[in-house]
Amino acid sequence: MPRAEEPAGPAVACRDLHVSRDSTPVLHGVDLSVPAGAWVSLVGPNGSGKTTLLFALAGLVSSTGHLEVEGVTPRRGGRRRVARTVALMPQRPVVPEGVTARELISLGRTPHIPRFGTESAHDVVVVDTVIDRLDLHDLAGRIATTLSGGELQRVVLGRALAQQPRVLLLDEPTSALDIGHQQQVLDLVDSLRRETGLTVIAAMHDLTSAAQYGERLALLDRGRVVADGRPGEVLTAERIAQVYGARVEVVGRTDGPAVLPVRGPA
Ligand SMILES: Nc1ncnc2c1ncn2[C@@H]1O[C@H](COP(=O)(O)OP(=O)(O)OP(=O)(O)O)[C@@H](O)[C@H]1O
Repeated sequence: MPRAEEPAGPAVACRDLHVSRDSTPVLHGVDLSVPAGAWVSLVGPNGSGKTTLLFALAGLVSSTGHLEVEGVTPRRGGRRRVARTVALMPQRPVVPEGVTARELISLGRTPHIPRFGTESAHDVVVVDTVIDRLDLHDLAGRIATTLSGGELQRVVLGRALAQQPRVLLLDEPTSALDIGHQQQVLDLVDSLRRETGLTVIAAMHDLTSAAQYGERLALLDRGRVVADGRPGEVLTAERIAQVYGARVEVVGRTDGPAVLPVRGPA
């Protein structure tokens, strides 16, 4: 269902964003504007700054320049308010010892539960719905640290969805998933986006999936956005060779360009 009131401006706006990690400059003046309800895929080689940009949007690292997420400045918006606005599914989740998958998903409700309050019937319904939609019934009672990499990845997505954010940040959401679960998870996020007007920003290495699900791609290289546009505009064999040093063939398809690696001479 579309949201009743859409904000006037973009859901995410950064201009001339600079971020340093441990005093090393990592992002060098990033501009990115994402309309509410859009899916933008962040692509780029290892170390190009995708995670750092997601961290800045989630308020996990400081930045200079202009940064607004749904009208909130993440580092200054107050932790609970920011957590109700933006959820990050991290690439390397920290999982507390001894908690079940269901308890881990329920942690997503924390910013919605009043201070000193307890989980309400509504919180339980939200968690049940997430478990249903991600088909996690068989895993819900398992201790989270015993799950396989792919199982844990789906549970950690569940925690981010239980947070019911307006902006969902995904860092390599399908890196540990088999091809069937990759499609299931990306289709589910896309349906939620269409149903609720969720804004999705997803860092993805698989350029074909990035193009299938993102209506726009932002290509990062060494801390800068070097291309931003429709998948077919951004993903050319020449640009991929230049930025990634990769040999590929780009095949035009109705669901977006498919990027095929091409083996070089032996
Ligand atoms: N805490 C840190 N201290 C110093 N440098 C860091 C720190 N965290 C990240 N970096 C550096 O910042 C750069 C960008 O890292 P980032 O994790 O944002 O890249 P990425 O595009 O997400 O990479 P990948 O595709 O490999 O996950 C890299 O050179 C990385 O080594």
